[in-house]
Amino acid sequence: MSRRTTPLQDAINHILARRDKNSMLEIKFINSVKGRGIFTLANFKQGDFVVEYRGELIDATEAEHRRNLYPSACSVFMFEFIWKQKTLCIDGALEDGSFGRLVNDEHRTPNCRMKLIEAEGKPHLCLFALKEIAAGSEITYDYGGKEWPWRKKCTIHRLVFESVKLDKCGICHSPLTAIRWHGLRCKQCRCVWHKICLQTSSEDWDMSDGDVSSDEEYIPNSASDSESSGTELSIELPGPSKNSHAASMPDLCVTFAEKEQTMDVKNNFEHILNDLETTDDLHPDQEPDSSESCQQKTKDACSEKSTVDISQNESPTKSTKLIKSTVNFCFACGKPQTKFARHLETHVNENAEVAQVLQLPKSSKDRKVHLERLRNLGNFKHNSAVKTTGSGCLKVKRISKKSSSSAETYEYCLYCKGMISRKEVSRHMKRCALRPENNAEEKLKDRVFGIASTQSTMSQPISSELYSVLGKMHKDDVSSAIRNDHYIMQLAQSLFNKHGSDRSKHEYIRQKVRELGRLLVTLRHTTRIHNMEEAIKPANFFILTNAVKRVSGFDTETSTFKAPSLALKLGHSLRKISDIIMCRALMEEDQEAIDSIRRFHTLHETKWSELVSHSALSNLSEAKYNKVDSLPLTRDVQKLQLYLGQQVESAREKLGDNPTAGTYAALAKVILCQVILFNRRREGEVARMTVKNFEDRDMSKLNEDISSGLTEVEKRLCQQFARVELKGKKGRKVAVILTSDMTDNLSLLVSKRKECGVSENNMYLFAIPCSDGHYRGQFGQFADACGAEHPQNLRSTNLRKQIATISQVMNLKDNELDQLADFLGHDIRVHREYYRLPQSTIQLAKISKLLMAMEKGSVKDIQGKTLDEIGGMHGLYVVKSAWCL
Ligand SMILES: C[S@@+](CC[C@H](N)C(=O)[O-])C[C@H]1O[C@@H](n2cnc3c(N)ncnc32)[C@H](O)[C@@H]1O
Repeated sequence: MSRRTTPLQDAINHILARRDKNSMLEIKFINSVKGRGIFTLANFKQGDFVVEYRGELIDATEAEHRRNLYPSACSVFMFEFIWKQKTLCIDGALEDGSFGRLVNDEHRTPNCRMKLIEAEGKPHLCLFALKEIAAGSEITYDYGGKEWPWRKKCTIHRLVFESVKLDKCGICHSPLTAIRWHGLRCKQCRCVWHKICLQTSSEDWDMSDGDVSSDEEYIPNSASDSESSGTELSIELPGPSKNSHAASMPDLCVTFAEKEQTMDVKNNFEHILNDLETTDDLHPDQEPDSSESCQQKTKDACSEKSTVDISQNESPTKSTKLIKSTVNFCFACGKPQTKFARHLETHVNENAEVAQVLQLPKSSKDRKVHLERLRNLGNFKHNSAVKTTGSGCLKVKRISKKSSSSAETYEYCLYCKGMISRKEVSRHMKRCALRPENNAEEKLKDRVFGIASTQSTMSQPISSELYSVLGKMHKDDVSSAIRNDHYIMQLAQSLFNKHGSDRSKHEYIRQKVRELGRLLVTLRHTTRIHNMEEAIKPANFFILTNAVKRVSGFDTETSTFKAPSLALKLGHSLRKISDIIMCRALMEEDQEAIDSIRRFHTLHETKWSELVSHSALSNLSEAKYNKVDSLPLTRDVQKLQLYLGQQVESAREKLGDNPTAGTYAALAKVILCQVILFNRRREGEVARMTVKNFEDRDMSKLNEDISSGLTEVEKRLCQQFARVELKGKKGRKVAVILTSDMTDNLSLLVSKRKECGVSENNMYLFAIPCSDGHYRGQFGQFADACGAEHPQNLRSTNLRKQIATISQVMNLKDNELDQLADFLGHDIRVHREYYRLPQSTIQLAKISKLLMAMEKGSVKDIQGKTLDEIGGMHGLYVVKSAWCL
């Protein structure tokens, strides 16, 4: 915020720009109960505008309708308030990446307050700082006077036994693992506990008789199963009787020096408490090793004296422990087991591998080796999950007495996947019982993967800039998988090295890695592959192609993909990852890895097309068959042109009279569309034009020799128009032509930047005030308002298609067509293929003449003629008579 901008103006600027203070705020995942929250990256002063609660503005009837439709998790985002005697609602249910909707409730010591602001005649909800807020604090405000579940101090815990993500137990406060785990949660206050902790503290708890759990082991004195699927129980805490909360309405006004429109805002977020439980969430565990005892085992294992707390890089707030104990994690069900071989018997009917191993004679060497392999496999899976979530206990084979007990000093054996201290791993691998025979003589290097691979000196270090680019992704399974996968991060770094300097490409980088992240999550859920390095192994090629098909929604019955382009993109990205692994292997002179990647490349080149890309490409081209023509009508285009011209005039006047962020925004948006329309340019190319591009425009006089080759009209046009060169698609140089009016208006816009709050650091010509971004050339609003017959067709892509298609009707010469294609920034091959080749109309109009002539038997009449020459009266007669037949 510039020094002269008041908080209200700052709010209005952000409202108009539809922008959050991205550089001052960030989204963080807090815990499974609270979910995400908004945290400050910089200090805010008392009274500062912090963030807008953005969403769709709807009336009370629509709000009521949506409340009935929405699941409770969505209706909690509906913020109702009264404005001009009307009840309105901002529906923030859509995950649109905005920050305001993620601010959590705090009724005792909130640091912000909600205010109603009017901008462009509409109400907006904005949060302002109630006090100084230091960087790193969570932004909170008082949601208002409802009995919010999280505010309650429960007198009766209504417990549900379910699969929860436990970050901290409500009693012992120790973290366990963020992966799903069976625990107890109160429906009322949503607190979560280890079952064992609840049991230990049971003497302090008074249990009611009526509503009890089937979970007898943990709830002493409980009666038979409750009706509610046998999974709920109520436990009464000693203390005051069940209290009710004063539903006080907070005062939502902040005092500003300037006159402003503020109103009390009543937050009517929907109650979600009672709807939270679904029967799907309830898992009474019937397995021989109950989850409680599993939990106990894990807890015991974690509390062994060899347990060491360490912090992981990715998630400094969470801790990871090393465990070395008799507990092993089952590869089939994921549960911790003390009697591993005996436990495997429970999987004998569903898992061929288990059946095979258990058939081997007891105490034979083979059986021991294979049991060890399965043990390590389960532990490896468990460790990968711990690594993914950033917290939990890593199961190691042996805790080294010599080396420090830090997770970073442990690596996996390439053969048995056991986790061993780095100092001992080479020695172990030489003797590992699972090492293949033909490797016996090979000189071993320290070839490890998983945690170790992130430390390879042959890998690129991941830059903090990349972390901040990726930090803008939603915090979910996918982003966590990305951060924890060495080779996805390496690919991200390589993309960042190429495109990072161009901020407009950051979203592209995020998209690329998210595609791979989704693939990795699918692999983790459906196979035993837990990282990209494993996925790229030739032996896993079929598994990999199946996973790609699954992510892209392949239907085996119809052989069609829901998202064929995703399948193709994944093919490219996997190839790039394999190239990165190859580079590392070449640098490390790791012949085995080099050979493995070569085999993968051969498979990719020969089999990928057969298994994935052929069908995906066919789906893509079939999707274009019989596609309704969406070319805009010329009269609609004219209406739009006229309308934009009028809008520019009035916006220009307003900006001249009253230079504010709002008037600046209005002019910037309308000129942007005007320039796109006039030039039939790609929206993004014009929108990204910089002030420097504009100022460097070609203003030189026309060269005399060149001008002699032009007609009078052409010469006049050259004098009146300016040409700006920009970076277009695939880095191609593209030009934008500006009329003298456009140049004047753009110059006015540039001259008013400072006054209207555009930051000096914002390099874009169509800059958004108080932001580092630019406006997008969105025609929608103008197309709707201009009175066009088919406003939906007035989009920049359709306008480009229109000029390209009309150019063939005009029968331009080849060189003219090439010049047009060059100006439009079309690849000439694409231009010829998609626009020059006959489209449906041209086929109907021209080829049909030939077909009709042949049908009529009048071939000799058309001898020596081109398609265009067939026609005139004779051609029409031929067509007409043929119709009559
Ligand atoms: C408007 S949303 C806020 C964003 C939410 N935390 C998320 O991750 O989507 C409101 C929801 O956040 C959670 N929440 C907000 N404030 C909370 C608090 N003080 N304690 C626990 N949960 C809270 C509740 O689940 C509530 O339904």
